[in-house]
Amino acid sequence: MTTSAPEIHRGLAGVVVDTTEISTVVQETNSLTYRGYPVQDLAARRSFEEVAHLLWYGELPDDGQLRDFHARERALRPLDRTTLELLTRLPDTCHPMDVLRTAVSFFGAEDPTEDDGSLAANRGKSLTLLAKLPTVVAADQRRRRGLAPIPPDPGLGYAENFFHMCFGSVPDPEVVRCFEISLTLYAEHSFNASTFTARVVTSTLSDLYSAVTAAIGALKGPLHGGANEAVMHMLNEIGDPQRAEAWLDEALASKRKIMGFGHRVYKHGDSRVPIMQDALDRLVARAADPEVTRMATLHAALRHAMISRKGIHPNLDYPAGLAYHLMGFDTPAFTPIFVMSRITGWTAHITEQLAHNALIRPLASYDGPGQRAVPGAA
Ligand SMILES: CC(=O)SCCNC(=O)CCNC(=O)[C@H](O)C(C)(C)COP(=O)(O)OP(=O)(O)OC[C@H]1O[C@@H](n2cnc3c(N)ncnc32)[C@H](O)[C@@H]1OP(=O)(O)O
Ligand SMILES: O=C([O-])CC(=O)C(=O)O
Repeated sequence: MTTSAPEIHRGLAGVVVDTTEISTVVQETNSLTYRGYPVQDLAARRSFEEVAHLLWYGELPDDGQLRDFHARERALRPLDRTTLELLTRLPDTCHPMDVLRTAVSFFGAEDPTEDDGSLAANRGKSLTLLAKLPTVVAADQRRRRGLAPIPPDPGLGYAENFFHMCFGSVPDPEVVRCFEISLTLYAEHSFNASTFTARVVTSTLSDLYSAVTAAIGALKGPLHGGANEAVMHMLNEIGDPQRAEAWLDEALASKRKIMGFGHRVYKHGDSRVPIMQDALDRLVARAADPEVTRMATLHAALRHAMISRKGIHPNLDYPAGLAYHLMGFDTPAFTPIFVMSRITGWTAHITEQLAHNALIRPLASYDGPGQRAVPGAA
């Protein structure tokens, strides 16, 4: 009797591992919905705070709920002195994602209720992280520029306050709007690698901070969230729009992955890209600056070349990377900004995993050496 070899799904490609009520990506129709609402409508009509509420509680907030959400989030933004000191002790040679990962781990170590996995406790922790992560990201970017941190302003919304803490001023509403759109688009994307990481950690009944710390590690990689930074490095490497095609041909010939292109789920283009590209185009038009126009021309030239050579379309990281650059953020802060948004999706999934938990533990097909004797063993 022969036993058939198990079917292997490397990278879990195509494997459906559980159900979720939070979002769905339908590649055939190129659509993405959060709790049933199309993401493009949420990006056009709702604030990021409303989207966070929707992801966590399943419904958009009414006026009273939104007021309460704002009040609680704004009150939680400041960092205590111990955290600020910890941040300044980290070497500025480390990546800002390391700083964020360390900060979340530290928040967990400091929280006496770290191991309380009740829904109420986890909702409180999720809001705390949402509120404090931008303060960490902004303080870290300023430290690397040799500047003191700017405390949060409770009179400002989430997106505006982040600009204030980074630069000491809030840009015009068009720029803030573009940033807020990126936060909404980045907030949630079903069982992507970092969210799945958070769910794996949660499935062992570990705590929320541990799950988020692990998710930050997964997001950092250039095949996932780290791609938004890699896009900027790549554009800088190419430099001249005239070089885009030749650079691409050489890169493809040497089997390089072109950053910001391709997607495990979408094979005909990422549903979020048209919305983000529109917002980016508005930023470019508003700047009316030859250097910005050059970058935008290069960005478009590489996109056209990649689609015509390989039929591979950009993912959200492609327009978001350049947009963050034009907003004035330092390139290493791009993936941390992604975290400030995705914390909503991660924590919604942690809550969902706990509500219907099953330990995540797949099988492997062994193809190592057959059983053999340890030298010297009887
Ligand atoms: C927010 C996000 O996380 S979105 C993703 C961000 N990541 C990136 O932009 C990194 C660049 N992209 C990639 O590496 C990939 O497209 C991934 C990892 C995102 C998805 O990859 P997978 O679903 O595993 O597809 P896979 O890597 O097997 O690609 C299938 C084929 O397309 C090619 N391909 C896919 N993406 C790219 C790319 N960006 N550059 C060059 N070739 C690519 C692969 O080389 C492969 O070709 P082959 O069949 O001839 O070997
Ligand atoms: O879904 C994925 O695999 C990656 C992605 O686009 C995201 O996490 O936003």
